[in-house]
Amino acid sequence: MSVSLFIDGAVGTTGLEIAERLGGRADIELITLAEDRRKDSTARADALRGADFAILCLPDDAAREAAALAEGSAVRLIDASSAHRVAAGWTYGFAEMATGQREAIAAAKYVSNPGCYPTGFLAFAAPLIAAGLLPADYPYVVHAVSGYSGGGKALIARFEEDQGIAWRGYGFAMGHKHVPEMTQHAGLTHAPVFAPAVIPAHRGMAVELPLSRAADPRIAPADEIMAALCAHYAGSPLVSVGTDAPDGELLLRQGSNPTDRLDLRVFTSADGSQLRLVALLDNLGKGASGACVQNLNIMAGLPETAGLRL
Ligand SMILES: NC(=O)C1=CN([C@@H]2O[C@H](COP(=O)(O)OP(=O)(O)OC[C@H]3O[C@@H](n4cnc5c(N)ncnc54)[C@H](OP(=O)(O)O)[C@@H]3O)[C@@H](O)[C@H]2O)C=CC1
Ligand SMILES: CC(=O)N[C@@H](CCC(=O)OP(=O)(O)O)C(=O)O
Repeated sequence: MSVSLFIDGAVGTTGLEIAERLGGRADIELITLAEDRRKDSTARADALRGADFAILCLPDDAAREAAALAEGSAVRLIDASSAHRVAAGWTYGFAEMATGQREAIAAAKYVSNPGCYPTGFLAFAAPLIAAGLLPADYPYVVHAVSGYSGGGKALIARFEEDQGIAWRGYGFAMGHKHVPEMTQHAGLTHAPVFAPAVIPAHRGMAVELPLSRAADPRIAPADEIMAALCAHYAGSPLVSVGTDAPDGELLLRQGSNPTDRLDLRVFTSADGSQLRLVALLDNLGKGASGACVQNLNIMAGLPETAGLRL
């Protein structure tokens, strides 16, 4: 028995990676639109409304339009964009984030995939704040670097045309679209200060949360944080927790293979007064397409990691 799936935005960066992960699966029947009809609202509405599932790999406005086109039909949606991540009626598609989240996704009609940067931040902040090991009102700062495929076709073209860019800082108006979901799903009192940047690698991402126990003793010691994270992610096929940095460094490599893993690392100073929590992931993997496929598997009652790159 198979389920039918329409990918709206199938020839974009995330859409293509989803199709790659689904290739050859007998349990998924892909509905496709010809090149000259893929932006036609009538064709998209028919495809959306006729499918069991649809994954929206679109800019935010087009994702909102797709959700409206699907309204009243039986199709269950997974939205890769940031249009619905804090919207009422949508379930946040990060199965490992909190107890009960996987079950909520399995039962949901509308699932919003997390942003790539929030996946790294929330992997630490959500369970640790829920457990009382980090305070909700700490002035969190989130540093992050992303491969340029995180910006879709437009940023890929820019970095491929201008090979001289070594670092691109952005988000200096502090209004990055990922801040609301980080704030809401971690249960923060104050929005975090978010400092993203892009590096000249196609894919890959590091998200870092620096913490000062000297400034706020409510932050739990590193061994308690490690124990809590190990317990929270025990048995997860996608998330690892550790304290290792081979040769004292963590590397993102040019030309690395796609992965749907999320690797969490906890570091502390010798006196225990400072911590650095670092998440490593593939922006197109657990940060986007891999997470979409994981959510589809959960919603359709299929093996959760089918098609994923472990
Ligand atoms: N890239 C990443 O790492 C991540 C992306 N996302 C999100 O996923 C979504 C898709 O991103 P991404 O794949 O990178 O973006 P791309 O720009 O690579 O692809 C978007 C696709 O949507 C198509 N499109 C645009 N408007 C419409 C429309 N009205 N109807 C049908 N198709 C349309 C585009 O067409 P055309 O080819 O003609 O331009 C393009 O193929 C975005 O919301 C993004 O923020 C989320 C997490 C990570
Ligand atoms: C490098 C880069 O430009 N990244 C994108 C985010 C990619 C992503 O996660 O997309 P969503 O916003 O849909 O979550 C950005 O910062 O806007």
